[in-house]
Amino acid sequence: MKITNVEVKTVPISSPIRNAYIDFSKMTASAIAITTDVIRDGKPVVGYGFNSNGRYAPTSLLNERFIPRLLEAEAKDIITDDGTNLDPHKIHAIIMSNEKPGGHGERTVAVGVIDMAIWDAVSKIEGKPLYQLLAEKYGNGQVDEKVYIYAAGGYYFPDKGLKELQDEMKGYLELGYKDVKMKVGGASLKEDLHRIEAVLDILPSGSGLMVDANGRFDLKYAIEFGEKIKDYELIWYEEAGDPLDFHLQAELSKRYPHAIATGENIFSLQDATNLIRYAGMNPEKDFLQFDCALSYGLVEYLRILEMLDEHGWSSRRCIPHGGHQMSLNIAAGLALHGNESYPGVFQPFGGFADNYAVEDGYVKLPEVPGIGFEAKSDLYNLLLTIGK
Ligand SMILES: O=C([O-])CC(=O)C(=O)O
Ligand SMILES: [Mg+2]
Repeated sequence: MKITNVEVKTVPISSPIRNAYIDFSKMTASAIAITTDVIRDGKPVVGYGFNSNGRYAPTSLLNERFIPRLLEAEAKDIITDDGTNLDPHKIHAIIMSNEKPGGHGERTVAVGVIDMAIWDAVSKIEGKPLYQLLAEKYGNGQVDEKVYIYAAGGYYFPDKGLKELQDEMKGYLELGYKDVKMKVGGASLKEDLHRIEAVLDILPSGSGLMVDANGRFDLKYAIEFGEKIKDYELIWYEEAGDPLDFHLQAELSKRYPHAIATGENIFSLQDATNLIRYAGMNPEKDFLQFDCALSYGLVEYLRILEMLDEHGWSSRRCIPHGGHQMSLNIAAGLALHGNESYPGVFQPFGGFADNYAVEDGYVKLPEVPGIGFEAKSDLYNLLLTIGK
């Protein structure tokens, strides 16, 4: 078997929203289609992939380095030993050839785009949903029938007041979400505390709130903010400081008594290992948000899960950033805690299969081969335009 064609294009995922660090008005993603010569249902199998929000489209890196390496590889170097399928691990090694360690930069995003499309193709060739394949091959054989998801929103938005923020959160509850997340760090301390209280005021008992500072705070402010919010008993306090400031994280962990979450801007196994070693994260209560679609893909994510296991962390402490179907499959197949969801933003890449409503904070996955893009019509329609 072989890869017969690869097409990539840059598409907008812009939204007029702002977190504490960036606005998303010019955000883009790369979308890729990798065609094979394997025929299923009378048509060649095509694997699709894209990058997660927060980093811009790495299309030029894909075109200049990673796609040429894939297309120039000898067939035996990218397929399984029995020749029946693509091998994501071999492909990872091929496309990462002649790349020095460390630094990482935006190449982690480019590799994540290819990796997603390869896993989509691999599971389509096997004729199974990706979550099923993952549970059988890398997990304990058991699929989680439904996955915990929470609604991530509460962005800063021009002219958005407390009432609009409350209405937004009420809307998520009406959609079936139980827990909600909001941005902090993009306003004064006083204003953020009012915003948090406004949301807590409308949450029914049994629902919880997370706050996300997107890395905005220095150590002093991170601790002060933690002090102010600790009595709210939030589900977690996310990315207080710079994602690579492990000292800040460790100092905050000593003082903030509840759960902390971080990891969406940790892009490699080595950085994840350093986080676990040096940032004072607690495997009993904290959450890890590595997003494979930004960080060298699922091949790297599997290595991260192995590293976590060696350090006494359960996969159940992982709840990936990004709100996409790839991580939803990983959550269902590899026993993660759950997945993020962004109702209404980052469309059409955010969100899950059509006709699968959120119920009491959980969502089910469709029984279609691959990642399930074909079951999300707005996304699938966009993916069909790649190369056109
Ligand atoms: O606003 C963003 O960059 C997204 C984010 O942090 C999240 O989903 O946790
Ligand atoms: Mg975040």
